[in-house]
Amino acid sequence: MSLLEISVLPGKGRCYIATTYIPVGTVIHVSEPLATTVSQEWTPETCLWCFDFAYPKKQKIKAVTEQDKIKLSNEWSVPKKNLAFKDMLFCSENCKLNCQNLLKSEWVPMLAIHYRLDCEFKNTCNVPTVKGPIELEFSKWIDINNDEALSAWLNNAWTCLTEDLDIYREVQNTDRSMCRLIAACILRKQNSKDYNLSPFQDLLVIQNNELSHFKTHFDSSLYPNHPQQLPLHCTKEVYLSMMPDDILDVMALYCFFARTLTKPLHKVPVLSDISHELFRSIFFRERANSFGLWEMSNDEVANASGGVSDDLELLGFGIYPSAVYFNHSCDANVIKVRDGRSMKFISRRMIDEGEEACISYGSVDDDVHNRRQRLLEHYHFLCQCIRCIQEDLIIR
Ligand SMILES: C[S@@+](CC[C@H](N)C(=O)[O-])C[C@H]1O[C@@H](n2cnc3c(N)ncnc32)[C@H](O)[C@@H]1O
Repeated sequence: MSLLEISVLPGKGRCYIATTYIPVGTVIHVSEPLATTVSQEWTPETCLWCFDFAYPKKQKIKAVTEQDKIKLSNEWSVPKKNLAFKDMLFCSENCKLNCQNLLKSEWVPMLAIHYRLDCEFKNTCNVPTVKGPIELEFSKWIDINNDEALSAWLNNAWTCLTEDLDIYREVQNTDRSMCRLIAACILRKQNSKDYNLSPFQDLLVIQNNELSHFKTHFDSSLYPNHPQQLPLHCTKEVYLSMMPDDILDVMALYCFFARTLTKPLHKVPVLSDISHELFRSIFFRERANSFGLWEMSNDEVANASGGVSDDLELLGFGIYPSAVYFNHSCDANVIKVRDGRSMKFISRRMIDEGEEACISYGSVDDDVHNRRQRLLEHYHFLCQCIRCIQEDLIIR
């Protein structure tokens, strides 16, 4: 019997509730990732499969053997010396085999994605965009709190602004890791008929944070007579002028992603069907829903705080569909501990039948005001955990 069931709580959405009394120290859930990515800065030191960390050494097992290189070089018409795959390393042959077994027919397309991203990363440039209100009369406006209207507006804006894939911004190392994660999800979608485990559909049940993301970054003072409103029929120039920088960065990332993975490059396979709708549906689910994969510590104290402390490195991140129902609490009754690429959730005190099982989304050492502020900025929600509600009542 599962120790948890999905329920819904007012003000918090879906959540995990204990189906029975759970003693302290119980492993209440183990989650496997739909896709993971290694942080670019830790690529030679981190195992692509189990996230073993070998700093200051490199991981030893290469993703492609000399024989594989000869084959790929012939198939892709790329000189063998260019097929280094320096960032794709494993700690053991076993991890490499596990990775290939999971990916099956996605393994070679995944190599192509890494190769393409590495080639294009060297060629990126930075073009600023113009911002500010446009002196035009608009006849119709929509309310940004009308989710349906805002969704349609954003969809039109994305189509209009990204149709030529010509928004350019500086692409960072973190963007490269994100591109690999999104591409891995798209490959899963394309090949999902091959899998019984973690099909792409699981990703779509995760809360999509696109609208809350837009609302957080939108400058509602741009048209003072129409606060919290957007003009309905926009030109490219208008969309561009009012799009928050943070969203333009995502659009630029999409343009980079689509250009890089679809353009002709010798005979290197392309990633097909990359619409902005699909990219966004993954990007804005990953935001605030993926889990960081941190360096493991043997230190018991670090484990008690969820395996995270200041001197440990963020080695990568992953999407864990079955774990996204854990809401946040500033007094969490569950900790998460990484076990290779799996996430284990362990009760840190006893949990009553019917009680919500919550983890902590980061540090909870601050006062209620600062804690809530941090969660609003990073996760776009006002924390409604019992501790915040009680502390907020005291200071009022
Ligand atoms: C990882 S999801 C958790 C599952 C989510 N409730 C759902 O329905 O999909 C994180 C989201 O849950 C909600 N949430 C989580 N913890 C919360 C809390 N303490 N107070 C209010 N909302 C919370 C927020 O909307 C947040 O963006």
